[in-house]
Amino acid sequence: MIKGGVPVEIKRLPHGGGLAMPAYATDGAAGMDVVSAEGLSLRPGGRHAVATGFALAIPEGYEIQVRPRSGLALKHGITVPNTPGTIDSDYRGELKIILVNLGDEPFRIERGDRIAQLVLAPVVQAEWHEVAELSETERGARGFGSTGGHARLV
Ligand SMILES: O=c1ccn([C@H]2C[C@H](O)[C@@H](COP(=O)(O)OP(=O)(O)OP(=O)(O)O)O2)c(=O)[nH]1
Ligand SMILES: [Mg+2]
Repeated sequence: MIKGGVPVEIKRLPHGGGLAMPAYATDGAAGMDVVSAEGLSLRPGGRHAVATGFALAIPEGYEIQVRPRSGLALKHGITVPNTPGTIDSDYRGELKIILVNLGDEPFRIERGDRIAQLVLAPVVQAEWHEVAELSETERGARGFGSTGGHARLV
């Protein structure tokens, strides 16, 4: 992990007053925990774009990925249906966390609860070079289990 930190602009929105900024819970954490700016109940099967109270300006060449928290997923079935969510560097709207309740019970989220984590990651954009024939490889077009599926390797 690169230490020192890439500067990312963050703007607190009016309804974000008093909320904790996304933060790394430990020195070696890959993700910053992000909190909810709203209180709500998610019924089983329900989903919601949860407000965070913050907007970001991610530097060009980076993205932020929105990932679920494993504790919420394991204990309550609360996860991010679009994981990893993509926050583009040119997005200036409010950061929202889409949550879905895959559990059997309604789940209550309070303002200030840590609901997901944000991972800053470098992005490389592609530039297509259209060709008539692709370079040859031993694999060729074989895939989808062609090397033996889930056969044991012991
Ligand atoms: O979990 C998410 C996913 C996206 N976004 C915001 C930031 C992102 O830059 C923008 C667009 O996201 P995405 O490209 O995933 O959605 P889309 O359905 O392709 O919408 P668009 O046509 O606006 O790109 O929405 C969030 O706030 N939270
Ligand atoms: Mg998009």
